[in-house]
Amino acid sequence: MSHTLVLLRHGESEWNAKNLFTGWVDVALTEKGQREAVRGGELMRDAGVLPDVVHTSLQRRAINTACLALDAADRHWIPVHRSWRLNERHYGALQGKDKKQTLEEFGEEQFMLWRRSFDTPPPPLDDDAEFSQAHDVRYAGLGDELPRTECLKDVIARFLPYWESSVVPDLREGKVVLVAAHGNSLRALVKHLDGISDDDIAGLNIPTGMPLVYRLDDDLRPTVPGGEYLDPEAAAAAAAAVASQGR
Ligand SMILES: O=C(O)[C@@H](CO)OP(=O)(O)O
Repeated sequence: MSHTLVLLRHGESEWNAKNLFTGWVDVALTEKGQREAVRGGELMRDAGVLPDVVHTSLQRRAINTACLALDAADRHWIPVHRSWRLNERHYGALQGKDKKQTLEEFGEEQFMLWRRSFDTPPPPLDDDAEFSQAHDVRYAGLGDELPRTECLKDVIARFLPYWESSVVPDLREGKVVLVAAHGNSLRALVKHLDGISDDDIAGLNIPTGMPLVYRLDDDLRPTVPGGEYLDPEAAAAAAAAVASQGR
């Protein structure tokens, strides 16, 4: 039996458009991002990939992308589960900073270490800083688990328990599962699914609003490594654009 998992990064957000590090800051989709989400849903509908259940983060860009895409696919009625464990990587003190200015100030090596290294988090964000989530009511129950910064390794550590406890059981029941999340939380999942090394994951970028379909075997390993984008050409161009952000 094969299991179907669809990964969908949110459409372009206001801070994607402004080229700002975003992380846990809860920014909205742009109009272009809304259109990307609808197009993602149309691609799923046209390919006959129809989710039975959706898992999203607690951030509106992923929540609203899922709503728009599912509405376009006529699957707006399916059950939804949300967890902070699917949130974007917390970007620490970089949240709200301009990517180009950060690159110019700190140089290529440090910029890429913070953006794409496996285990080097940016400096932590003060609880009283403008873009902190320390006093955000939606995270009030997290206690010591509330991050002040994260690297990809940290994202994997907080994402995998949710994957095992909540997503895997849906897949095992034969449901088509949509995970509507973020660039770096989806990179964490793809690393896990495809067994990508700590070094090689630096080169993987996930485009906004492009459904990525994985067919998984009984051991939940991809039958096609890397999965398949429903619009591969557009996805490749958009992933290259993500890779070159800040330049
Ligand atoms: O700013 C962010 O939160 C992420 C995703 O938009 O950016 P990056 O691709 O640089 O990790």
